[in-house]
Amino acid sequence: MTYPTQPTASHFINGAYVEDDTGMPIDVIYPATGAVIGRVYSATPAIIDQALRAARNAQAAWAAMTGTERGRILRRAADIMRDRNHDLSVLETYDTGKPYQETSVVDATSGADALEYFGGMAATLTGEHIQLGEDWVYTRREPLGVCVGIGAWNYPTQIASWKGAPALACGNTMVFKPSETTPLCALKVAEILHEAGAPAGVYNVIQGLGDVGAALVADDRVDKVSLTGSVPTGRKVYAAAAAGIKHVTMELGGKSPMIVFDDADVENAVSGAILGNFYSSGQVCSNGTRVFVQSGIKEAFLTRLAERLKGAVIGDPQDPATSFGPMVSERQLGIVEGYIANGQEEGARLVYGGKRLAKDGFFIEPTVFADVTDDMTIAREEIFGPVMAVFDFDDEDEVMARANDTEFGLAAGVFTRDLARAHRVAAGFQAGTCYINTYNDAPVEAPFGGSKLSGVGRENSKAAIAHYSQLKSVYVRMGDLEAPF
Ligand SMILES: NC(=O)C1=CN([C@@H]2O[C@H](COP(=O)(O)OP(=O)(O)OC[C@H]3O[C@@H](n4cnc5c(N)ncnc54)[C@H](O)[C@@H]3O)[C@@H](O)[C@H]2O)C=CC1
Repeated sequence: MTYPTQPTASHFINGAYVEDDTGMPIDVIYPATGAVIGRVYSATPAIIDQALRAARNAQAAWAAMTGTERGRILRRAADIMRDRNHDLSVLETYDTGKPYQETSVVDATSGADALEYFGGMAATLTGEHIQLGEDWVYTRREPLGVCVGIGAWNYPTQIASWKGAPALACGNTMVFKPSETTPLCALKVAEILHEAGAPAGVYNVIQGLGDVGAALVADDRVDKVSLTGSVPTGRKVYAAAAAGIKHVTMELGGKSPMIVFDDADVENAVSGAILGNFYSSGQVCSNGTRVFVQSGIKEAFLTRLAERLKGAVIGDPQDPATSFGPMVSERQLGIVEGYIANGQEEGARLVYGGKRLAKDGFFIEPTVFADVTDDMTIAREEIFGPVMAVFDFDDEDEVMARANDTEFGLAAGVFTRDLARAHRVAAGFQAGTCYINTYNDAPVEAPFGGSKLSGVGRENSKAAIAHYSQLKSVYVRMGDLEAPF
């Protein structure tokens, strides 16, 4: 491993780094240069077994600790994560190519928020008392057992923490498999949790591609699977989990609408469109990639957007001045280039960007298409890159029907100064996470997740507890028990 902050081995199992170089090698590529900066090895069946055994063996004792004790460990981990924010952010930037300007304020920060929030909540998890005349029922909130987390490559530290924190708070243990494209940062989450006092086996990380994920999902020792990934992968994982009647959380893709009404503040709407399309070079699941702009504000919006985009600083993502980095991989870059070519072929008007940069690494310009129509491929499919599609519209009913005319339902946003309309539009959106005069905020206190094909379950907030625990009802009879014979 080249960089000092990198983990020392491929897997973290039972409280320690573990290497098994008989697994398939996975090169770690720095997206800003294309250079190989490290190598991990895919988990062999023996490693998968070791991780699941460790998680299974550790679970009962972890669940037997009080919520206060478990929570203290999570909150300590949050503190360590914040103390090491710089190093973790540098590593996240190597892993993903996202600019340090972003990683230093979003990734480990958001991971620490989740650890702190669910750490604080661990001691408050209780059942309830239900009086039935003399008799009564009480409920116990119990863990599910062993949870598997499977991550996408856009937010490695955040995803590992958003899944791990509520799982552990509820008394589950976890085996987490990061995306093969970004294998490094989840190992740091495991390392920090154990340094903070998590007993061996409570949080394990193993590497691998889809086959390793599939082996974890199919294993009888696993009680719950939480996936962040694409819809096609979600379908496979959901189906495999169904075979074992396992609990699932699915955080999948999107093609979210953002509606800008004539009366919106242009500057704020442009900010929303930039945050909702170009942050993390557009590799954000909840991005508002279908921007519907009412005719009266269209020219002002496009002019200001083009001016603001000229201010993007594209380059070395480790330089704190850089505000726009490369795509995560050559493959993802190729996918984005394909969609841009497709947009031009289908008649959308390219108003900004569109070209790969003539430099090492996987850089492509922030790209804007105008005059996009609802049937174009770039209007229907998730691109997962910095490609904004701008549509025209005239009235509210029309735009609501068009905004909801998608198989996805992850997020949606509206920009307007008319408060009644803002809330009416938010209520009408078929999406799990909606924004009024802002876009892409994801605080740990608020539920996050999708409807329709974008997923099931919610991450973050009190709502996540329901997805990482189960209720047991205990009926208590106070008197004699009668029976028919
Ligand atoms: N809703 C949300 O919270 C988020 C959703 N995403 C979505 O993730 C996608 C991009 O991430 P990718 O890594 O390309 O997604 P992907 O679906 O290709 O892979 C996701 C993960 O699933 C694993 N996997 C693949 N096949 C599997 C199988 N058969 N069984 C078990 N695991 C398997 C992969 O190794 C990876 O770790 C986009 O569609 C994006 O919208 C990304 C971030 C957040």
